Amino acid sequence: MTMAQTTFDYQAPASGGEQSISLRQVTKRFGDVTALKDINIDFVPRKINVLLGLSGSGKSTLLRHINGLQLPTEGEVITLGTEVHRAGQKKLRHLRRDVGMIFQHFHLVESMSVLENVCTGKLGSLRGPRLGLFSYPRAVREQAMEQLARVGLADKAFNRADALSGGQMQRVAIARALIQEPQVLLADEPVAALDPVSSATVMDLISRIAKEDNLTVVCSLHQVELALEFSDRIIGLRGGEVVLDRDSRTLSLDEAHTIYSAVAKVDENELEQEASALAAAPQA
Ligand SMILES: Nc1ncnc2c1ncn2[C@@H]1O[C@H](COP(=O)(O)OP(=O)(O)OP(=O)(O)O)[C@@H](O)[C@H]1O
Repeated sequence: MTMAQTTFDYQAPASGGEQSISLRQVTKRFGDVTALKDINIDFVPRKINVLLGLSGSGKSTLLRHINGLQLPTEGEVITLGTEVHRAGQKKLRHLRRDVGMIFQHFHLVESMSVLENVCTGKLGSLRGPRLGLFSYPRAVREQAMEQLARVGLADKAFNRADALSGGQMQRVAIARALIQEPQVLLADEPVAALDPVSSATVMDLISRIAKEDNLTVVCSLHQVELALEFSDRIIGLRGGEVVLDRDSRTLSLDEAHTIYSAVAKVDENELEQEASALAAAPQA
């Protein structure tokens, strides 16, 4: 089976042993499917980490292990000092206040105003249900306006969310994550539904805010060029395994593309093998 050379040269910067997130021998199985195989990664604080890999390579599954939306079948996940693999619901809820998350399809409430959508980011630390903008404390509404201003959308605060473009919706989702004042931001293919210009705007915003707020970012992407431009570190996944782990500054575009070309070759070989096996199989 032909594979690209697997390269691991990422050197975690000296940080006095400080680690935001550690995955230790993490394996995740869904029935017969092994989505993650023996993953060992430390994410150091205040860096932008990008996960690259084809559809089905395990990127989303890895991200969801960091905040306990999914739990490992084997192994350990420690995020901001919380042992996620053995945490109960209360500890996980507490952890998720420090870990913001944004998604490919934004997950906004489209009939709500933009400002109220941002306020919902505070629900994890407020008691009781909230309905309507004025059910949120004034301080929360003010914070929401500040975050909207940071993402350049203060003038849209009172528009319905579904009146925005995709790129604007993702910026609202970023503001909603930021109002939590997280230490970690998880971004699951945040630009997959956007055009190239909006994609670059959103990645630029994530990178700028991450630096301003000292965030640790783990972001899954399909766009190699964006990954190289906006990340500190690139981790390539294939079939649930880490096949590349590099400081982005030392990685060329061609090398980054090998994550995908390797998969294409593997798939071609597998297809050929499957075709031969089918041809050789006795006909019913
Ligand atoms: N809840 C689930 N139940 C069963 N199988 C799952 C589940 N979640 C993921 N998988 C499987 O695990 C593997 C990894 O999926 P995952 O969504 O993590 O990949 P991905 O790299 O994020 O893909 P994409 O780029 O399409 O989002 C796939 O084979 C997928 O079908």
